[in-house]
Amino acid sequence: MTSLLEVRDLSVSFGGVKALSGVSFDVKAGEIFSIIGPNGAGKTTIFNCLSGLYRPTAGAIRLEGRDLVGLPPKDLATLGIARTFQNLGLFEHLTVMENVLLGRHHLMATSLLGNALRLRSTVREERENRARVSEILEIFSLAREADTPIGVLPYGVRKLIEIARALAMEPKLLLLDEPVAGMNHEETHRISEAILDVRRRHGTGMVLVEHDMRMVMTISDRLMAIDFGQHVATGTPHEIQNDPRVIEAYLGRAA
Ligand SMILES: Nc1ncnc2c1ncn2[C@@H]1O[C@H](COP(=O)(O)OP(=O)(O)OP(=O)(O)O)[C@@H](O)[C@H]1O
Repeated sequence: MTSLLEVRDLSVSFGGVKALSGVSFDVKAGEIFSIIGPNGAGKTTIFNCLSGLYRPTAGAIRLEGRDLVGLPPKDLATLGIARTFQNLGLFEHLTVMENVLLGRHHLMATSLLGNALRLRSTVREERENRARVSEILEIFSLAREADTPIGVLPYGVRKLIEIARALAMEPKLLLLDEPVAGMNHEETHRISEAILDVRRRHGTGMVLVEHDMRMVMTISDRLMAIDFGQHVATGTPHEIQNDPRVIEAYLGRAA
């Protein structure tokens, strides 16, 4: 089976600093794949390459066999890569429904003129988009908050909404950047369940960067550990937890 995502020998340098040196990994369709490593290991740099914010110095990135290197973020979004950010990028004065609808922006065909004239096709499209978003809000148990402005909701709920918005793009691959940073135990559990539910219902492949080891070990199918921009090990949570190289490079030092 071909991989959903193939990353080969990815290298990134900033001036003299080698942020990544020849990192390779695959993500299969419907797989939850996590990248772990100490601060400064290169995790965010990988995400920034995958979402088109950085151009790698060398290496290949392929989605379903198609080369992505050099494409701008908006083209990557159209091809099926969505991401969340460590810092929320939501519109505080808009409602939950409106924020998540914005995630579908690139899927909407109607023009501004169509909107102004309230054409029948525009009205139908809007109804369909709202129905899709309602389904997504259902997965995240957010249906009751659909008409609530984001600004009044707690941080943990906003984080869920950000994931819902990325999912509204109907991506093939969802990149989740520290989805449970700053969350309490209950919120972490809610987000973990939502992520697993998304995979169950939509079969979306996901790449996760997260420092919460318990969460990562619970929901990942496989993980890759990196250190100083280099690959350390890839395997199941059980394999990674018991790999002496990982314990040495990461877990031993993280405490
Ligand atoms: N835009 C940049 N310019 C210069 N150096 C950078 C840039 N982005 C990252 N780096 C360097 O690349 C290395 C990897 O950083 P990166 O942010 O990818 O690590 P990380 O694993 O995501 O860390 P954290 O867990 O703290 O978020 C670090 O040495 C960092 O200082």
